[in-house]
Amino acid sequence: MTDHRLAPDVEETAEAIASMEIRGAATIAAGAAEALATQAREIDADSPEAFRASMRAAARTLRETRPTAVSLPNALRYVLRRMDGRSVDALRGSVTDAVEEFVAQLDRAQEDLGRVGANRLADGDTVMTHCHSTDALACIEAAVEQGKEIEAIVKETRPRNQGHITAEQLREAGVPVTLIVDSAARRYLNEADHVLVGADSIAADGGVINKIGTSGLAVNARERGVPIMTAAQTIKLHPETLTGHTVEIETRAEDEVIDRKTREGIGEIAVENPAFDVTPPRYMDAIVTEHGQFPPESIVTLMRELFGEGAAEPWAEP
Ligand SMILES: O=P(O)(O)OC[C@H]1O[C@H](OP(=O)(O)O)[C@H](O)[C@@H]1O
Repeated sequence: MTDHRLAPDVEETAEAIASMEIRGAATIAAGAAEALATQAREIDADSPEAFRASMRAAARTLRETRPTAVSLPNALRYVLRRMDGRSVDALRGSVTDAVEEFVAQLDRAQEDLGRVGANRLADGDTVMTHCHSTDALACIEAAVEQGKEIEAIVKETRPRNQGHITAEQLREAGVPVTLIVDSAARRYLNEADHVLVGADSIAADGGVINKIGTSGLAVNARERGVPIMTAAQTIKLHPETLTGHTVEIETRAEDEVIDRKTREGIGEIAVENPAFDVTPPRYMDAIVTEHGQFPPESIVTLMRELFGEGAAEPWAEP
């Protein structure tokens, strides 16, 4: 009998990622990996084939939660590729070991890239941020640890206002914060020494897929002559773009943009809510990873080195 029932925690994690209770590409990757470990620990499989099929079912459910952050499928691939053994116990152990290794790697990568990004920041810099990116914040926190005085201009980032999380976390790190509405970004670029954003996916051509509004900010930064960098650990590299695939841009519920009552007061209108956009490499100065910084156009060399085996979907078979 193949047990495809998902552990309750796996269902809960999938719902939490879909609803953005668990959000941020790195956090989503860690959450999905931990959910696979839970599934491995809790399923009652009566054969190695049943165990493997159940793990693939859990991975499929997790994969369907959000389409844009490639850290999610990269996390699932990392774990399922390391699922190995002739018995259910051996398979179970290989999954929990792989998850432990993966999550430890995420933490190390974020610390390492933070130091690389911090080296691009100077004492006294004012940094403009967009959305909430733990990879980006790792750079500012590392700069503060290096003894640099950093101030932040934080874009609120409609419609979910993840900038409020950034504002709170930077204040807690002792960084003076000025919160602005997104529309004021160009005005406050006059006071910014650096723009720092995160990424949900990095394409082979160096395109940065990140929270909606990133591309407009990058164009304005380029026009104003303000350096802009993306902080993105390599789990954000999108291997499918090596073979020409484009990255799916998630569109989210219209009521994130405008509540139903306000919308009814306006009358019959259309509402669009794309969650991400694509910044072409010409508008980005550097992609900062745990392996160092790269001009966007050369990130493909790192992508081939790390993801040369391609982007199979081990969860696809039933
Ligand atoms: O992995 P870290 O750097 O934390 O976040 C990377 C990106 O993920 C977030 O997306 P969402 O808020 O989950 O839609 C933002 O776009 C952020 O820049």
